[in-house]
Amino acid sequence: MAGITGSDVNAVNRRMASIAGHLIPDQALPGNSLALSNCSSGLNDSYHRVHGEVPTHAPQWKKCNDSGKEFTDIIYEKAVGEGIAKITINRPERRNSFRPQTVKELMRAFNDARDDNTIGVIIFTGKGTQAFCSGGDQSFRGKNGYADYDDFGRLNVLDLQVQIRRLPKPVIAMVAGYAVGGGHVLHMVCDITIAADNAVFGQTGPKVGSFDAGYGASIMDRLIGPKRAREMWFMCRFYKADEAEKMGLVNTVVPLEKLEEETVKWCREIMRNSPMAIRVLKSALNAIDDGHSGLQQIAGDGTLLFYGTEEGSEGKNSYLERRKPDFSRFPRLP
Ligand SMILES: CC(C)(COP(=O)(O)OP(=O)(O)OC[C@H]1O[C@@H](n2cnc3c(N)ncnc32)[C@H](O)[C@@H]1OP(=O)(O)O)[C@@H](O)C(=O)NCCC(=O)NCCSC(=O)c1cc(O)c2ccccc2c1O
Repeated sequence: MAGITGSDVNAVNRRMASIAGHLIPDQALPGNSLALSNCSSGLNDSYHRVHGEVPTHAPQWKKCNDSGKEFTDIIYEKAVGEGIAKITINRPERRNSFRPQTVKELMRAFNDARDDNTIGVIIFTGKGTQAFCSGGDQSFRGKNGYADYDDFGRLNVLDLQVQIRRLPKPVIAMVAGYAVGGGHVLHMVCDITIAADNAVFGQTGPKVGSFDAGYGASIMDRLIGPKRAREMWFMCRFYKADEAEKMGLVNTVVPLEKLEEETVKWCREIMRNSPMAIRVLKSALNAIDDGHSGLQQIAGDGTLLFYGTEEGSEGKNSYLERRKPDFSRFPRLP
């Protein structure tokens, strides 16, 4: 049997991209009025008519605020006409470690990107080239978690992890420099990780008196296997980008100066494909690991699709019209 060469695979990928581009409807969706900052990206419909190679031009980023207020710990942007949002932790002087305020802002931005129906994919990154995120800011750590203005502790990054897992759009971690401690867990809960060649990955918990025994342990076990996961957590070693790629922690490694270009390319490729198919696939890929919550997510997708059918509408209409529902015309499919 003839082997498939790299160029054959590329040709197939190009063909698939071209077919996907053709299938996406030309009509742009309106921006969702729930978006927190009136900062809808809008979808450029001519983009969806593009066939063949994914465009490589730099996106035009538009800054979003927090319902009129500036974010302090993050930067939130949308690429004009592309359906891509970018959320950046903006504490480079602390290696993009997070305090409770950072996590609160991240959650508001992720929520906005979820609710904005012009957005199809979200990039999550850290400001500068030295760190994606170095975990919880240890100077805010108290007896009951990380405390800031309210002066009581919390581990609200756990809510952010869940939010990223449940968000029905792909989240891509774009990692330059350190992704360590709670920052390493954050890249692991993202759907895809694109690493720069200067990226460094590792857990530090047992060194600094902490541990993430939730997603931090279970997803790592899934990604790199039980032996490697034990090594990473028990020894707190750091791993360079190329080792991380071999271990299955990241999808690809690119030169630092190409990091955003490559990440945007991946986003554009995803944006050519069916949003509903991607939504259901993300739920499905998380379902077993997320137990009942995973089932709830994929079951919700089932209900969402059912509401759009005539059969689903017959139930609602009969109730509103105060008559008995007539489901007799709907097939009992094999
Ligand atoms: C990330 C580093 C390896 C970088 O080293 P480098 O030499 O490049 O830089 P510096 O060490 O000089 O750092 C510059 C500057 O930033 C400050 N800084 C960096 N990281 C943090 C941090 N996490 N907290 C506070 N401050 C930080 C550093 O002090 C310097 O400040 P100066 O004033 O001196 O200029 C290296 O910095 C490093 O190892 N950092 C610590 C990494 C770490 O241990 N992170 C915390 C792990 S625990 C955690 O993240 C965590 C959070 C949660 O919310 C959880 C919730 C639930 C369960 C578990 C959780 C959890 O484990």
